[in-house]
Order: sequence, then structure tokens, then C-alpha cells
Amino acid sequence: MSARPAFDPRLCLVTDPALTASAGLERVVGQAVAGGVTLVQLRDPYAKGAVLLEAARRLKALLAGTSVRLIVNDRLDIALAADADGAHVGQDDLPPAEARALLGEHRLLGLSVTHQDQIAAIDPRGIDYVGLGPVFATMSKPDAAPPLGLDGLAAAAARLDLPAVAIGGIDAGNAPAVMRAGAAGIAVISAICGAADPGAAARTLRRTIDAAISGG
Ligand SMILES: Cc1ncc(COP(=O)(O)OP(=O)(O)O)c(N)n1
Ligand SMILES: Cc1ncsc1CCOP(=O)(O)O
Ligand SMILES: [Mg+2]
Repeated sequence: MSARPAFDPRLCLVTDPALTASAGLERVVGQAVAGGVTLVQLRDPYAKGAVLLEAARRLKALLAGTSVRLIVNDRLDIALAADADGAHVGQDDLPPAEARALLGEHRLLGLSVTHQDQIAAIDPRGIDYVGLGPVFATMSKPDAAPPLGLDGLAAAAARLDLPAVAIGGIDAGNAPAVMRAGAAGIAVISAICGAADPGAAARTLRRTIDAAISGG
């Protein structure tokens, strides 16, 4: 039996400090979870450690008793200090083998893949899911790699032995095509954090994804 916690990759909310500032991080995440988000990634590239740790602890408390796992982007120290369920690293972050050694076997580790030639280097024993993208142009990550497009996504997902969580410019309109291209789920910032009603946005996305999974 796997030492890792079970997780559901279908709908990952990636948080954004600016987009959640007015409503508040916990309120946005709480509404999104009520709407059907299955995974939450705390992401704040410029936050001070103390601020991020506090946010991670608040989200952990919010998600306690649910099946929704909490992942911390980039900062393994914060993931460990807050006893989060896992961490997400990119190609320029701590290398996955080192990240796994620090995290231990009981936490989840996600790895970003931005083009196909990075797939060969993946050791699937140490990684639990791949964040694949950007699929489309995105306003939420100024330093994102050029978009893969749906064909690039399909080609990369077909070569992966791990669940592919597609990211970048995904919304309820293009989510069905993304799922048909082979994604196990989607990760979004603006489609939920930037929505007037994050709960309703999450509900629509989740319905759309579930319909695509069941062949609709
Ligand atoms: C699910 C998911 N996929 C990709 C990313 C991007 O990670 P990275 O390339 O390390 O960029 P930053 O998010 O750290 O700016 C992600 N965060 N989540
Ligand atoms: C963090 C990240 N990594 C690749 S694209 C992206 C931003 C996704 O944000 P949005 O869903 O608003 O396009
Ligand atoms: Mg990163």
C-alpha cells in the first residue's frame, strides 16, 4: 500500500495573493471547496516565510476533515512546518529527488513539466502528479514558458505514467478539450480566484470536468 495520502487531481485551485486579497484567502478557498475543488495549492511567490506559514496553517485548519489535500508551492520548509499534505516544485526549484528526500514518503510531490523533453528525466516513484503547462496563454504567471497548446498537452500526457494536471489559461469553456487531450484534471488560478463568485465558478468547472470524464 502507498505511503502517500490519497488525492483527487480533478480540480486543483492554485491560490493567488492579489486575486484573493479583497475577499480573503480562506473565504475564497472555503467557497471553492464547497463548489467542488479537490486539491488546493497555496502559491504566493513573494510572500515572507512567516506570512506564508500562517496562511498554510489557516488553510490546513480549513481543510481538516475534508478529503481535499493541501499542497504548498515551491516552499518545502513551509509545507513541512505547516504539516501540509505535500509540495509542488518546478523545473527551476529544488530538484525532485532532493524534494522527495526532504518531504519523506508520506507527503505528495507535484512536478511542473513545461515541455516534453523534461518527461524522460522524471522518476515516477518520487512524483505523485505532474503539472503540465501552460496549455494556453496565462496572465497569472508572467514568467511562464510558451503555451503547449492542446496538441502539445496530448503528446506530453500520452508519455506520462503519472496523472497530468493541466494548467495555464484553463476555464470552463476549454476544460472539456483539455480533459479530452488526456489530462487527469486541471489547475486554475484566475478561473476561480478571479471570479466574482468563486464557489459558483468551482461548481461549474467541476461539473464540466466530471462530464468530460464520464464521456459527456
Ligand atoms: C499544478 C501546477 N503546475 C505547474 C505549476 C508551475 O510551477 P513552477 O513552474 O515552479 O512555477 P511557480 O508556480 O513556482 O511560479 C504550479 N505551480 N502548479
Ligand atoms: C502557476 C502556473 N504555472 C503554469 S501556468 C500558471 C498560471 C495559471 O493561472 P491561470 O489559471 O490564471 O491561467
Ligand atoms: Mg515553482
